[in-house]
Amino acid sequence: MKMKTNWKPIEIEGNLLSGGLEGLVGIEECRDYDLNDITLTPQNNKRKLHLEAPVAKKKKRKPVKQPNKSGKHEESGEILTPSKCGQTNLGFEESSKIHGNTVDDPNNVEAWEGFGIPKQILRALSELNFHQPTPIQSLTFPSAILGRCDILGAAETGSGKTLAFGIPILTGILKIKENGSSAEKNHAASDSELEEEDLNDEDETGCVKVINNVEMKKVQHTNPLYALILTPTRELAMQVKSHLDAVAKYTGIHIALVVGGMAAVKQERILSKGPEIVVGTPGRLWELVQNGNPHLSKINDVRFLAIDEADRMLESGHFQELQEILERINIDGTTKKQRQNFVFSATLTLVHELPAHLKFKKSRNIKELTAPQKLKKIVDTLGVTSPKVVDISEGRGTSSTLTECKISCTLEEKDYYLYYFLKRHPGKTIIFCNSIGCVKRLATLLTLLDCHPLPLHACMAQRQRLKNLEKFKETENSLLICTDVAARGLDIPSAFHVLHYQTPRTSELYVHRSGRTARLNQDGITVLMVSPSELQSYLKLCKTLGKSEDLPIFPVQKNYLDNVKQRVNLARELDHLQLQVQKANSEKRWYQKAAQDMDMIVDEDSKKYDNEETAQLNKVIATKKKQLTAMLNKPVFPKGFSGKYPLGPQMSVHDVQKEEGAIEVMKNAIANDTAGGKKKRKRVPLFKNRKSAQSKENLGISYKLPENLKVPGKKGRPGLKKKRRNKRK
Ligand SMILES: Nc1ncnc2c1ncn2[C@@H]1O[C@H](COP(=O)(O)OP(=O)(O)OP(=O)(O)O)[C@@H](O)[C@H]1O
Repeated sequence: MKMKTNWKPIEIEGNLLSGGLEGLVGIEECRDYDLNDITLTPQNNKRKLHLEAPVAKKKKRKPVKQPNKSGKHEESGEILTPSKCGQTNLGFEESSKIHGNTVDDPNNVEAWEGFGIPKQILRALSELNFHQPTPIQSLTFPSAILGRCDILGAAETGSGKTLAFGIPILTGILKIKENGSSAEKNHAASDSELEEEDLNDEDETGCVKVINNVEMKKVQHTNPLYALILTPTRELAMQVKSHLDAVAKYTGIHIALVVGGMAAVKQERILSKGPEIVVGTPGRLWELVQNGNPHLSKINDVRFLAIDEADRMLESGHFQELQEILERINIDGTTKKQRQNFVFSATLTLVHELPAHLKFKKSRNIKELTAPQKLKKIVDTLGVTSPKVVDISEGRGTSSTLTECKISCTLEEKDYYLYYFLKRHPGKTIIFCNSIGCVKRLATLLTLLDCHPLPLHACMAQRQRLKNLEKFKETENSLLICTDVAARGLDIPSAFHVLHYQTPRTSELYVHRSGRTARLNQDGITVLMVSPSELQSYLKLCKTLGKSEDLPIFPVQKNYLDNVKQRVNLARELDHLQLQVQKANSEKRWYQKAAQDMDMIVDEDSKKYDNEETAQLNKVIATKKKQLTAMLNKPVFPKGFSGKYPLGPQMSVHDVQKEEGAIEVMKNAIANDTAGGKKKRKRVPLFKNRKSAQSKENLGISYKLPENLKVPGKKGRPGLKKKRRNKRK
């Protein structure tokens, strides 16, 4: 009988772990089994205890047959572009057919052949209905799989970068196993032990689990760790694992997840099974390495290293643990040479102009990096030599199917426009904020307005973070309010709208936030809410992203904003009152506790006064809540609301009334502008005499911004001089 059970670690008091049972590292109990459901068999009646496995002795692996000494193809350091390298064979004898890799079910996988992808992977791709590689994949595979080159890859968000490095890694591991050094043969043998243990795990229904330490020793000792994949956030690591699991389905390759915010004991148990690939965030991974985890002690020997969202991961001052990991895996020159590295991001080659105040302080020795210099910095940090650069990001990073626009309004009006958008254009929507405080405030406000928002930020418990993300994915027309913790990498199908409630702090963040929609050539819209105080950041962003014109304005029917304002204002008032009550209650608790601690008696009159005050506030809250509920029960847009927007010459009234979706509304507005309709809105050029910022010397490599492109810096900020003068006076 197979049964899924939920095992939880038990806290052990006293010296049971240190004394008594040698090798015991933990005990887990099963919390959710149904006794009526269990038929006891000798197998599921088994009780297991976690026994510590000894640290595996470091064993030098026998060299595996490689194309050349370093295990990599000679031809590297070249930039691949679509014209230079499509689905070409780089002269290698290998191909899926030569390897005998004809797929059992050739259904729709011909386009994947010729790259040397093994049949087990092709079978999974066929099942996933991935009919052909995406451009970044077909440009990466020849050099990565056939040439075994290190890859620096940049392509727009949602273009399939995960599999662009995932498939070469899985293929590489299968090849190493196939070439079969004796160590790998042992590994294959222990694989069956692993699978057996997996099955046993599922069958366990006892209350305490004992892991056989002899088995564990064997597995840890023999199973190599082939690949390490690092991501900046936990959610992204989970997603990468699940994407790779789907493709590795028939390979027998095991992938483990090592991220913070989850029980380390459980992760150690999974690692004890000797997975070939570990996907994780640098913090927890380094913690386990430092704690002497036996499987992770092999990271020095990994044959594949992938760093997703690499520009963020390698930013100086961030992810100190990543630097430690890199130092550790680069210690041994031979293994470093054998390792194949993958560095990917949508904004890998995005460069910034120095802010005006730094530009003129030459003494500081701060220089503006060009795209090749930025890549070189990454390459040096990683210790990679002559990688292939596959850059099809075109200096933008965002998808060509993304519709970009903005709403200009005051800070005060942002809530009105936000609520208007959500009500007027239902659809799966992500709202990005710059701070946790802003996420919390909006979550409360939109809950009061019955929009059912799901918050996501770094100060939430990991379980709740995952729960909210899962709920957002599964529910139709759901709403996620998050900080930039969700900006990079998350793949949420049918998320159509991205709203930047606050202008993002960097252009990279704008690209990644916006990239949560319009994935894999689907339609999507990104709306930037810009208040006057954010104008400077907005201009900088446009400049870095090579936008010469102002973003088009998202059409809003302003005459219906009154209704919206009434609701939002009432909800704000309620929020304010609720906060007052909360504050009063917590002050009261603090005061009572302090009095108790000091053996003081609180005056009854003051107690009574406090209670009356709170009761009064609660009464007002109840009345306001009723008012708001009554308001929310009526439609926001009154009868006869046509949803009409200015018409273009080719559009009929019928067309406009039909199209309520935000993307269509915006597309029509843009078409209307460019077609020169009656009510043509002017698109303002942002910068004077601006040349195309996207002109590049090499595709995706050099982005030269014109000299005369000036964003108002401190000097140019209107009113600043005046203020200073006044101050001096
Ligand atoms: N060849 C393919 N055919 C169809 N779908 C694919 C293919 N490759 C990847 N996908 C799917 O495309 C989606 C986007 O892929 P992925 O998340 O790897 O994009 P990405 O480029 O890494 O995005 P980001 O820059 O936002 O991290 C995923 O759902 C993935 O499963």
